[in-house]
Amino acid sequence: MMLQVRDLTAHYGTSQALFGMDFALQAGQVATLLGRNGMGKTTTIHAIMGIVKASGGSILFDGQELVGRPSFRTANLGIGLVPEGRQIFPNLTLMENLVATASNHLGQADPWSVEKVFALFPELETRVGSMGNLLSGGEQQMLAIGRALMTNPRLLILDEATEGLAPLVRQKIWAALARIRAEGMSILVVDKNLADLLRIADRHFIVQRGRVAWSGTSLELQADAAVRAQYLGF
Ligand SMILES: Nc1ncnc2c1ncn2[C@@H]1O[C@H](COP(=O)(O)OP(=O)(O)OP(=O)(O)O)[C@@H](O)[C@H]1O
Repeated sequence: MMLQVRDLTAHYGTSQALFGMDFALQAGQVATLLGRNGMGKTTTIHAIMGIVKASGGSILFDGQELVGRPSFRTANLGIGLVPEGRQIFPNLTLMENLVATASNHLGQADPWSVEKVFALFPELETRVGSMGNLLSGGEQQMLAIGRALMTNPRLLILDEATEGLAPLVRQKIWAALARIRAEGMSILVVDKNLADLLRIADRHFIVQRGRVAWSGTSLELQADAAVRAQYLGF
């Protein structure tokens, strides 16, 4: 297993948000965290990235414990985050955003470059000089993905991959993720567009009140209307 989350707990002050999250992601797979708002998906991602401190449990990435590790060291191990809300630097240009955090700590062969990102998202190339805050939502999300890829991760985590984007832009994002997945990237994704996720993902974990209430393949989730109605509301 590339990522193994075991009995993970997390608190905000005295309020508990994660109650023993358990899930695993195999190398080369796409997995989702699903569930209604406030169930703990973002908290789980933040615990993996070391943004939220875990209060218990274990997060193994290629056998290395992430709990207790500062965020930059987790990133250096090869986990790239595309955060909720994109977090594009507003006063930097598109190009500056792209290279600001670029790195290749693992010494990956054929690393990501600006050219490779533009091949994945051609629309970014025409906007290189534009300030981050003047980019459209779709451009910002493509840039956030490009920026994460420029850290040469082995696991890409996307929190709300296509939130607020038009259908055509969403399809471009999914097509790009399918391409990088075909090149061997492992992906953990949170999104609300179940139809798109059923197409792209191998495995789904439904989060309910800070723990995994159901897990299964796309075929199993597609076939189980009761589970979808109970946990996802559709
Ligand atoms: N900074 C915070 N301080 C206090 N409580 C928080 C904080 N962030 C999240 N929570 C609480 O933790 C629980 C899990 O929230 P989380 O954001 O992880 O859920 P989520 O499934 O990602 O939902 P969403 O899709 O709305 O982001 C919720 O009860 C939420 O109110």
